[in-house]
Amino acid sequence: MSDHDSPISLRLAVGGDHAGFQLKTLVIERFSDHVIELLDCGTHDEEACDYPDFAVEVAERINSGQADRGLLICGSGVGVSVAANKITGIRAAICHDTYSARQGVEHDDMNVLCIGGRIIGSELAFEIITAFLKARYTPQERHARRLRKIIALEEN
Ligand SMILES: O=C(CO)[C@H](O)[C@H](O)[C@H](O)COP(=O)(O)O
Repeated sequence: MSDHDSPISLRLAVGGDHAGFQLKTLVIERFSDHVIELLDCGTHDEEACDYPDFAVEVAERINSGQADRGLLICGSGVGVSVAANKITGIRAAICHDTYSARQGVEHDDMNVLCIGGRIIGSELAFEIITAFLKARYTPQERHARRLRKIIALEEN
């Protein structure tokens, strides 16, 4: 059994545009039996569409409590991360390595992982997603202090 075969107790909302569709399809096949629930927020085919719409869909699932974490996939990961970070309560980042995917959760309470379907292959994506899903926020004072400052930025 590989590391990403063990069950992960999270509900995951997944979304992306046409440029992320192929990788999103593979991710859904790979992870749907390994998380408590996987919500596919679209897009549902390769017809050209606009990535902010899917950032909103995924963010709404998290902010309404239907999902614990989100995964967004566009061409580079840039567009979805820019859009998602405009939404209150969302801490999104592009991670194309497992260290950032894990530490982004442990230190920064990152709740949305963004990846580029035109940048990395599916096996590396699976490893990164697994690192993100298995990581848990470490509530040490220095991290909590920095998070409070981020939340204050949202409130200004
Ligand atoms: O990757 C992106 C840039 O950050 C976007 O999110 C889109 O996926 C990309 O711009 C789509 O490109 P296309 O030429 O419209 O297919």
